[in-house]
Amino acid sequence: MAQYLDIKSRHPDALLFFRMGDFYELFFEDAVRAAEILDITLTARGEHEGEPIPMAGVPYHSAEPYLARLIKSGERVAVCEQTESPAEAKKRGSKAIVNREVVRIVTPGTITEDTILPARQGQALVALAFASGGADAAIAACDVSTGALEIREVPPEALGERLSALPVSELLVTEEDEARPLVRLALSALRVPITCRPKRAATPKQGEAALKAAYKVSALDAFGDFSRAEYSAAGLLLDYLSLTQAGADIRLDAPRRASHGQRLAIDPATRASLEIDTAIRGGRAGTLLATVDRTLTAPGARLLAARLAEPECDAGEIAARHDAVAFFLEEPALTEDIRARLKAVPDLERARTRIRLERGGPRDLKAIAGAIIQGAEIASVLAGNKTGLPGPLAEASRALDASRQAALKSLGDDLSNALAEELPALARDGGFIAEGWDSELDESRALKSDSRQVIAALQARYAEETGISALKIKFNNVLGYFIDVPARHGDALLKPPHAETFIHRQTLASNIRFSTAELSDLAGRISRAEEASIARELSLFRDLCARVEAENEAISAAARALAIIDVATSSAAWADEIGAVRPDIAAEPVFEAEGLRHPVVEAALRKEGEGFTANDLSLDASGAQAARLAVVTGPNMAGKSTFLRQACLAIILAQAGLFVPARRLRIGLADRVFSRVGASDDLSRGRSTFMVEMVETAAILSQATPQSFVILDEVGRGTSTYDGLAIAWAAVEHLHGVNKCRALFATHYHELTGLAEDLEHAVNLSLRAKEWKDELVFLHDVQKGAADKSYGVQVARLAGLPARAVKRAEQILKQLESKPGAVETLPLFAATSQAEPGPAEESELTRLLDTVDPDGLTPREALDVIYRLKQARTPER
Ligand SMILES: Nc1ncnc2c1ncn2[C@@H]1O[C@H](COP(=O)(O)OP(=O)(O)OP(=O)(O)O)[C@@H](O)[C@H]1O
Repeated sequence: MAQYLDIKSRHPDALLFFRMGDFYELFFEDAVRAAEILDITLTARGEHEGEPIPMAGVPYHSAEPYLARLIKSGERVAVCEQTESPAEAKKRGSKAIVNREVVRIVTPGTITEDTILPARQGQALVALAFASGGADAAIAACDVSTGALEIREVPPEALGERLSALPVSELLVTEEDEARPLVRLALSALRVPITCRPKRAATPKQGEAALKAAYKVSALDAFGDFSRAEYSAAGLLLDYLSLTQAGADIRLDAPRRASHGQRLAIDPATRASLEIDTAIRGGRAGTLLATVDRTLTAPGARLLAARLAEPECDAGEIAARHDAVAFFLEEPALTEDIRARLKAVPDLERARTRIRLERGGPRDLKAIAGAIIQGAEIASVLAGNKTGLPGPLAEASRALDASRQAALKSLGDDLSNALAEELPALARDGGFIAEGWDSELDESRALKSDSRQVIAALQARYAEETGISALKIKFNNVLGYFIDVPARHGDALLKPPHAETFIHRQTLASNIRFSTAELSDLAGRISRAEEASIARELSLFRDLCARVEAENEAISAAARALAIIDVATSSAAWADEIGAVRPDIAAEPVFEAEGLRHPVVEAALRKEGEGFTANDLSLDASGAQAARLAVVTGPNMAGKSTFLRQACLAIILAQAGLFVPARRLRIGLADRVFSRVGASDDLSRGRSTFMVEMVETAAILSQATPQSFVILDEVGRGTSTYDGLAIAWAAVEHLHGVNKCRALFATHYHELTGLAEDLEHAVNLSLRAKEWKDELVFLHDVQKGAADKSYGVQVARLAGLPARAVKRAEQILKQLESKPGAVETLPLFAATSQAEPGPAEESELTRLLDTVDPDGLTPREALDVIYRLKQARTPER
């Protein structure tokens, strides 16, 4: 217990998984917490200060799912292993306790286990630091499971925006920085586990030293110039990695540098409202990512998610991605061939990283071999095309090509030859090296299996010599190999002549056990052969891992190449499936769309067997070719929000490198997209609907540039009519005259259509609906000009508002329309008290009665009719 208490005292904020033989045991408060979370038995072992010690345990071999549940419920786990065998401990003295040490602290951001990590999502451990008294900020983000590291400066006010683009699984920040208002604001929208670290872990000096130590270099020039904030963020990250990996080598790829402004900026509110990768209700279903994702490998899925989360602003990079998609669209047979092969490609990025972090097993080596071999085949399929590969595919193909990557090829071949068909999860279980790969191993294995035959022969000989046919040679952990005879034959072996050969070991009720010098000698040989073969296998495993490490850069390039090919082929597959086209990238800030569709709404409608109405849209921020701002009106449910969002989504898709669902699209690259769609309460942050709406609108009006693209939907509806109209009016004027960006403004304030007529670069657009036989039909097509009517009352009827309320609304509407400004004079309480059924209600009752054939009803059906009549009579109940 002293050893436990000593180790636990160094890890007070983590649950301690204390390795004891085949179990991880938890004690005291840890045991109580773990038992509750994991729903496992809480027992007690021994006493401490006169009290029983609570204890719970999980089996070592199946610890991962338990670990996963603990991490998910917000715990951190310190894994404490035995660092020597009991035999080694015994050598130090008969009472010596096996040495134990914490080898790793598992936290949400430092997981590498395949069974715990979602395969198709990245995970980012992110460190955030400041310099110059808070004027500069930087973040260092790594994915421990793939080895990727990115360091970048971020303007403090854009922290929320940058963080929301990353799949943050854990955020590191110093206690001091966490208290900064900008950090509080950014983090309140994020809902990720936050780990506070001491200030000394985030100094520029510490960061520089940590980077040099991690990359084993004396100067960092090769990585470019880091700012003080960047050094601090890197320091904070690396210090934490070293802590959680118990000082083991940090193995990350060279840091990627990115500067703010190279990517399309999407603030958290816009990201949430456009449902790019997370639906408003949570989860992935119904998001843009889920709709366009046709990737076949986990690294491909992660790359696509990263591209959509942070589209490009670099025309060259965007064109390169489009070229790759266009290439595969023109080569359907080739695409199909490659996609069939991609299905069999394992997750090279994560397997490689687990091997590098010494957490990998034989199956990771097999995954690496499989990916290298499949990759080479994909490269040769690509080489077979006639048209010549576009840039990114040529580069990817070079990284995979067996004839160019000789070392990689030989690693793939060797790994595949070295490994057996069936592989254990852990190297220490042995049995994973194939027959014939290593002569020394084959010899020990032969000895092992020969010895078994020799034992069988020995048993037969002893049985014959003693005349005891029931004599058996058996094995257990206490005695090792022993000779077992039924008790009634025991005497014969205890007397001469056999007593000279058979040495008594144990007498049980019905059996007597013996050994012989020959059997002991044989047992020794068997155990040495077993030990030798496991030791040899482990040594071969380490050799193979070292070869993986030696080819790390080539493997990393191959992994990236496979992900790029997967994203390009799957983007082509999606474009082909839904009829998406390559967007034209223009130098001017235009948005010219013909037949544009909303990919997510269209997919949902298609599932219901319904079609989607495509629409055109022309905007030009310069005002030269078209209006820069459109005021969009139309009835509720006519499709205004859909129309607004599809324009924003088209920009995101195009700049992420995908094709767009349209007949034609030409756009000038946007520096930011802003979306303010629908009002939503954010009570967890203590803001009302209207406050949220105004904060977000303020952000848009103060930040949008002529390159930005803005959609605003029903701004101002969260307050009284006149206030709301005034705010919406001012927002339209500001966007038009100050921001001068491309903008769509949907509204129910009819007055704004007059404003759009007056402003030089504004236009009115409307979505139409038609009344047909008392029904409202939505046409979903966009026309120039303002909407004539709002049809709100009809929509309310469609939505099932009680007939009496609909009737009353119609009355009020008529009065208002005949006498604008008559709100005050409305007989507000007069009509609501009337209990007589209105004509609408009557007709509903009559209609129901008309459908009834009394003679054809069963008693049950008759009862149903009575209930329905009752319901129609009192609909609001
Ligand atoms: N272009 C379209 N083609 C076919 N169906 C459409 C189209 N646009 C919208 N819809 C359908 O109409 C529904 C309502 O669309 P949307 O929410 O965009 O309307 P809205 O005008 O913004 O309504 P409100 O003013 O009530 O917010 C969508 O869920 C979709 O099913």
